Amino acid sequence: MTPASSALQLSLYRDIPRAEWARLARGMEQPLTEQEVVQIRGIGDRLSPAEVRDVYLPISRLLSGWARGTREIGREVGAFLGEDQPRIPFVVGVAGSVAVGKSTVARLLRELTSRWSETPRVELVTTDGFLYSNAELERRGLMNRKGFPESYDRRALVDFVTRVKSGEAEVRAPFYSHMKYDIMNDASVVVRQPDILIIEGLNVLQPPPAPNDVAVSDLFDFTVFVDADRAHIERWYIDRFLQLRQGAFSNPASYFNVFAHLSDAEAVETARGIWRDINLPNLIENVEPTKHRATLVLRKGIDHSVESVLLRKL
Ligand SMILES: Nc1ncnc2c1ncn2[C@@H]1O[C@H](COP(=O)(O)OP(=O)(O)O)[C@@H](O)[C@H]1O
Ligand SMILES: CC(C)(COP(=O)(O)O)[C@@H](O)C(=O)NCCC(=O)O
Repeated sequence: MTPASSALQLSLYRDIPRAEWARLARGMEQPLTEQEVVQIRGIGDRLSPAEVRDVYLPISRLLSGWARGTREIGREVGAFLGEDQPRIPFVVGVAGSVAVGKSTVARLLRELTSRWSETPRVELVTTDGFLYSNAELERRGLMNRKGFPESYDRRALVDFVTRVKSGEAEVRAPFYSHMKYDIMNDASVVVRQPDILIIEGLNVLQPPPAPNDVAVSDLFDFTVFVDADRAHIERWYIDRFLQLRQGAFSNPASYFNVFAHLSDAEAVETARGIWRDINLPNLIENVEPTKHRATLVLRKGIDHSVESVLLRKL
């Protein structure tokens, strides 16, 4: 992107500094107990109750109100057509790099938006379930491209969200196990007409690959991009890798068990290699270029705290 076009795209947003955004939380009741915040944290998370109140609580309020407004438009259209409108889930996409904190943001938004009376039923699906199986990735020569757009069954994902948005009572998504590093044939995630469906994944903001094609981003009602400096994200990726080495990797059933016995220096080198060869190129080529398509951009500082919120002008 040229600096000129990026400046142009930025002017599509209100840039709201954290302090100003946090003021919106005044008078809102903090809906999560400290215990609940602890449960939502990812591995090694230092997410504080203050961060939840100042940053994520106002976002959840906005999302819940946006979902109600969208439902009202649906009712309006129904009245215009003289038809009963089925209740259609409001679909939210959460995008960003590997290790930027998407899962934590998505889990927080699920918990917080479900506390508002307009949207009690909130479900969460991650797009890793739509990765091709390892056998299929091997066949396509894509084992080292996991997370790149071509490693996903894009049509299956679009089909899944289309069925949810067409009001089907029950829709199933495949399940990916991080422990097995593969799709599980005997497991799935079921979505039953929630008020809000959150779909979290690296590539959810990708445009359609061809002009006559549909992308999953065409089906979203609201999108969030979690953003931070590349150097910070690399740090977080390596730190998480080191923590997983002491935890999940030490399980003999884990695909990553081979990494459990590495020395600290070897583990850092391994994580840095995966970052450099897979996740950083994917961030640069595919993920970052979709940032300007989001409704809301969360800009994180080195300690994960959100420094500013960019909200698209309507
Ligand atoms: N708000 C936050 N505050 C502190 N640490 C965080 C926060 N969000 C994520 N992290 C940490 O950053 C790392 C990546 O987070 P995660 O949600 O797993 O990322 P992703 O889903 O984008 O790969 C984890 O180690 C997690 O504990
Ligand atoms: C499973 C992922 C592709 C993320 O998938 P997403 O839910 O974002 O679609 C990613 O976490 C991953 O495993 N990448 C492969 C490189 C690595 O091990 O870091």
